[in-house]
Amino acid sequence: MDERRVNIIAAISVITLITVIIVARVTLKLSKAFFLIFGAGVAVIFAVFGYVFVSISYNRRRRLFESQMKSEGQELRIEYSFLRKVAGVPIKFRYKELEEATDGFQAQIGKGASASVFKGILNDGTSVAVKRIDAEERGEKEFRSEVAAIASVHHVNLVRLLGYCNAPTAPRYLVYEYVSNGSLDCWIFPKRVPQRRRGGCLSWNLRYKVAIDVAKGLAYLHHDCRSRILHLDVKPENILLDENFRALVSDFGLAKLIGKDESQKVVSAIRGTRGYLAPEWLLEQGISDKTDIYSYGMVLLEIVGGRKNVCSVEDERAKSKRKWQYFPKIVNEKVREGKLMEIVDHRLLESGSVDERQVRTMVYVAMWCVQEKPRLRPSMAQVVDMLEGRMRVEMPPDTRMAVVDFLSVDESETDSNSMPKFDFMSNQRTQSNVECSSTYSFATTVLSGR
Ligand SMILES: Nc1ncnc2c1ncn2[C@@H]1O[C@H](COP(=O)(O)OP(=O)(O)OP(=O)(O)O)[C@@H](O)[C@H]1O
Repeated sequence: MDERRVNIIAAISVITLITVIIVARVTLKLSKAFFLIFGAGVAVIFAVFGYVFVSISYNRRRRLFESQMKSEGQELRIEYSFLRKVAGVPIKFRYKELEEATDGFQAQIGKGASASVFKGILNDGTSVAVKRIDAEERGEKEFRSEVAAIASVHHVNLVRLLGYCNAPTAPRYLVYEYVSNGSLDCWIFPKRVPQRRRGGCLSWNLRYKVAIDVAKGLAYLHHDCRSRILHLDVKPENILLDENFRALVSDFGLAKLIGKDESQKVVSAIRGTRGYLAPEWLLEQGISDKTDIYSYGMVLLEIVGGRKNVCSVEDERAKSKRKWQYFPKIVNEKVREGKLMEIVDHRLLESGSVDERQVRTMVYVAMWCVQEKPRLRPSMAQVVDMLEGRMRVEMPPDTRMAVVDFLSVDESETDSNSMPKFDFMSNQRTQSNVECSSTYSFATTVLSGR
């Protein structure tokens, strides 16, 4: 019972007893009965006082103990979140905190196939990107793999996960450091949407730096982490640029952790983005770090050309028709002809600040990375060495590109944002794969080197 109530009840009881004694004195005079009532009344008054005294001192001690516990708990909580912050361990946010930070999820800064991203500011002033996992069927799996993969990694070229929120009643959220210049696609591909907020034409120097940054981020994932981490969705949309145009690899939704000694291929369902998928993955021959290297090579080609690798162009023979063009194949031809500058983004050539030697290095590295036979591709550490000039880059061998060719016969859109993501298990071959079964068997032969 609370202290105020005890005091009121005690006071009422005492007043009642005193009144009873006074009434008894008046009506019973100094009779035996009066003395009996008087004695009992005084005893009860003492008992009430005793009870009040004990309960007050008990309540005081309890309050003191509670306030001590509270302040110790608060101190512990502060220390705990400080230690987590220092150690870079992601914090668990409450849904309310994220709602406040994003002002009710008002400012959407990005949208991918499985998530929407909102800008927010935390209580301590940190700018964050709050990623809401929308795809329910893939949400849990992506959420877990993203947290597991990125929680343990710290590198200047990997986006930092600050925390997460997985309240049972709300969607799942991931909280990242905010990267102010958006994704690389907005800076290398010509603007399709004029009102797009961020973006422009990235200079050659910065493109070369971005290529090195991404290679360093991936090299760290492949070589320097406790378990090898495969990103498996390397593409311009997943490369973010900070205020100094330093590149950060993001979106670990498809990432896979494999043992360090698992140098051999691992079997995994195909789930990357069309146009960046390595042939061995498409042919269900398993994945390895070389799968990321292939996607990275594809990104390098897009950085050099300022265009998508797969796109539809006007057919010169029938103007009303459009045909599919596969940029890596064009690059392969230009490499053989020694006409590398012809594949460089025209906007860069117009500004005249392109280093021809660097173009050769970047294109050669890219063509090594997109070799169909995974064993011919360099490691990510070698890519860094080649781009930074510590390792000589030989002319890449001719490549038939037999597997990727059949991607371009698909009649769907080729904008990678609208490009559907593959998500089928190994025994569920898609229509286009079935149609291309002859290409399939030919490609399998090419890959296995028979
Ligand atoms: N930390 C960040 N800072 C700024 N913008 C971000 C950040 N993270 C994501 N974005 C923006 O949101 C977009 C979508 O994010 P993300 O690629 O992580 O979503 P997704 O649904 O996982 O995409 P995907 O289609 O690859 O599955 C990015 O292309 C980028 O423009």
